[in-house]
Amino acid sequence: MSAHRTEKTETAQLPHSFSEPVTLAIIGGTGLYHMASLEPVARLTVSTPWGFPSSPITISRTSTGFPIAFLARHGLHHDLLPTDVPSQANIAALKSLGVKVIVAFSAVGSLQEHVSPRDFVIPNQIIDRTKGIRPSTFFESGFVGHVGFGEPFDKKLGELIYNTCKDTIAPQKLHSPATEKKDTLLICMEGPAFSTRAESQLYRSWGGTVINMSCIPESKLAKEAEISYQMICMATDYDAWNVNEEPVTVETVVSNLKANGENANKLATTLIPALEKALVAGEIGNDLKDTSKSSISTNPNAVTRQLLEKMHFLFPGNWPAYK
Ligand SMILES: CSC[C@H]1O[C@H](OP(=O)(O)O)[C@H](O)[C@@H]1O
Ligand SMILES: Nc1ncnc2[nH]cnc12
Repeated sequence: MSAHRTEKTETAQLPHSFSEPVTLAIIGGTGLYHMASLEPVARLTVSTPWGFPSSPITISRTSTGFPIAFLARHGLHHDLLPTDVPSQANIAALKSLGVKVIVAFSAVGSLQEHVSPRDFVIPNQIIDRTKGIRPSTFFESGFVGHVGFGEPFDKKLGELIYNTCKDTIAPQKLHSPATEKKDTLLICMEGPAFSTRAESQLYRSWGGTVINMSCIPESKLAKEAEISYQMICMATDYDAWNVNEEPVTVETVVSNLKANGENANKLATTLIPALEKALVAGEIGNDLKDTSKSSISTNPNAVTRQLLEKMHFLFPGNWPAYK
């Protein structure tokens, strides 16, 4: 895929550890395998109770020294199917570094005429059309919890991203609840094959704005891990709903990927300082604190040592003493 580029420092020996907390992370999707504006200072291989993440996590610093983590969702060489992305490990690994805010990029199909390929969409709602075959929770039998998912994205973070993006992106190319005056609805399908025309038309009848294969379970796991999460969608195609056009193929997607990757990198140069400022001021990243704790149904005294150990990876010191 032409969008694959190597980091300047890829061959250089980078430290495999980083001792400071990293509060901001970017997850790159299709066509975004590193952030061109960021120079890595460390490359971490993080082992979690849910396995290894999709890729090593690179840590970079802004001009003020603020650290940022970057993770490639499908691996550095895009060798993971959407179904096989190890989202539990990805989110758990970022959480273990201290991450409080994740901005996730995704290549999406447009379900609306006015959302053109190469436009940006900030979604605020999701309909889950995955097939229940992806591990989608940190909870399990023996340690049962139910977090709220009514607002799958962090509203404050979404608004901050919108307010920053609107100064860099032409108004007609940026779509958010503020511009649409209604929900911006992201449909998440299983894949890897794209939708049929009938499915695509069904999603339009539901009010779908865009479609991808990757916001579930990533967004759900971020919520369980108490991490503020917002996806930034970059349209690459018109999916399959338009009877006057050929349904989406990977060729269509790829033809817009390079531009989208470049646009995402451009956007990041203004977005990252804004996120840094808001994080340092404590304005974002704290709203979900302790929400998981209060979502537990299982009697704490009945939880086994093994399960508590897993939970302590996500929330060190936050759970009751071992049985
Ligand atoms: C190559 S087109 C389908 C692929 O693109 C999107 O990936 P991502 O969300 O990681 O940018 C979509 O979700 C599919 O996985
Ligand atoms: N049409 C589409 N459907 C699902 N995921 C996509 N990613 C990019 N285009 C897509």
